[in-house]
Amino acid sequence: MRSLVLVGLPGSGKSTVGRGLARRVGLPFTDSDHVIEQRLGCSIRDFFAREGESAFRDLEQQVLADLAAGPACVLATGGGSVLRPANRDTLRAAGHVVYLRASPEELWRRLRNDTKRPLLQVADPQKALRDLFAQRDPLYREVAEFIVDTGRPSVSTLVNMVMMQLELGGALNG
Ligand SMILES: Nc1ncnc2c1ncn2[C@@H]1O[C@H](COP(=O)(O)OP(=O)(O)OP(=O)(O)O)[C@@H](O)[C@H]1O
Ligand SMILES: O=C(O)C1=C[C@@H](O)[C@@H](O)[C@H](O)C1
Ligand SMILES: [Mg+2]
Repeated sequence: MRSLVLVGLPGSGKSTVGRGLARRVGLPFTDSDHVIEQRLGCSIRDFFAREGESAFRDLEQQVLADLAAGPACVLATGGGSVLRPANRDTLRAAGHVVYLRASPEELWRRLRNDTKRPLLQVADPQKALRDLFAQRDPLYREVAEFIVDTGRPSVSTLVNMVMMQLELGGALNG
């Protein structure tokens, strides 16, 4: 079976839905942000603050290429992993790409108390989410084979919804 690759904005549920999905399909779960942090030996947040976004994107590109070349898994990607065209090619080559879609308003409800996500540590995080959505929604759509709207359902329902789409699309056979 090929990898299942989850893309979406911060808070869209890639890590939480991804873990449930991995259990269901019997693949290991990998979070590219965690792999990056292991390589760095520090948090993404600290690295961002110290070295800037471009250095982070270079490392992210390398890690995504390495993971795509590795064994099949359910891969939760960083929210900005679709920004570089090379990464979009890498993700599509790695497996079936699923976009977990959520509105900026829904994401704000989930993340309003969060302090870990560097792109939201700004004066107006709600505007930041709206801007990220406007910039990235077309890129997530471009890379994705499947799009799942995550606005209302619980995490366990979402796992079922993703499974259903994958099954109907023949993605669970290879
Ligand atoms: N469908 C949902 N309904 C309600 N809460 C959700 C849903 N999906 C995720 N959450 C919650 O939103 C928060 C963010 O989810 P999660 O960490 O899985 O997002 P993510 O896409 O991995 O974000 P990041 O890109 O920053 O790693 C968590 O507290 C999670 O429990
Ligand atoms: O949306 C983004 O650009 C990011 C999301 C996180 O998953 C991390 O990959 C990092 O904080 C950057
Ligand atoms: Mg995550």
